[in-house]
Amino acid sequence: MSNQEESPLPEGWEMRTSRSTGMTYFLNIYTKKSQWERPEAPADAGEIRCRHILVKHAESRRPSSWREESITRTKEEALEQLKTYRKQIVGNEATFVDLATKFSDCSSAKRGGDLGMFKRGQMQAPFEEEAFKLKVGQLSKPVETDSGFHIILRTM
Ligand SMILES: Cn1nc(-c2ccccc2)cc1C(=O)N[C@H](Cc1nc2ccccc2[nH]1)C(=O)O
Repeated sequence: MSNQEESPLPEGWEMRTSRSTGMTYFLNIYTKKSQWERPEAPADAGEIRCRHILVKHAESRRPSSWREESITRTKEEALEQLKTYRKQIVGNEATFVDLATKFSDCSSAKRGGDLGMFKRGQMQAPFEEEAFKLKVGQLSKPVETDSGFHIILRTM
C-alpha cells in the first residue's frame, strides 16, 4: 500500500469503490459530488450552517437592535465585550446559545444565533471567509463586518 493510500483523507472526503469498475473514487460528503483524483485539500462545503453572536457599535451599519434602540458603545468596547463572551464560552462558564439568545445584536438571537444554512455569496465577505474556514463544531476568532463584531460557531 502506497503512502498516499495510508494517509488520512482531507476533511469532508470519503473513499468509495465503483460498483461497475471496482475503481476507487472520492466523494465530497457535503456536495455529494465525486472525483477520481485523490483530494489534497478539505472538501468545499457548498452550504454550511452557523450560529453567531454579534455585538454592534455606534459605527455599525444599523446601530440598533432588538436589545437597544440606539447602540452607542464604541468599536473598542464592542470588541472587548465580544472577547469576554468568547472567553466565557471557551472556559465553559456559559453556552454559546445562552449568550447569543441574551446578548447578540442580530435578530437571529431569538434562535440562539442560528442563521440556518447558507452558501457563499449570501453573507458579508469577512463573515463568509471566516465561516467557510471553520470545521463543524469550531468557534471562530472575532470577525469584523459592517454590522459589528461577530464570533461564529459552525454547526453543519
Ligand atoms: C443575515 N441575517 N440573518 C438573520 C436571521 C436569521 C435567522 C433568523 C432570524 C434572523 C438576521 C440577519 C441579519 O442580517 N441581521 C442583522 C445583523 C447581522 N449582520 C450580519 C452579517 C453577517 C452575518 C450575520 C449578520 N447579522 C441585524 O439584525 O441588524
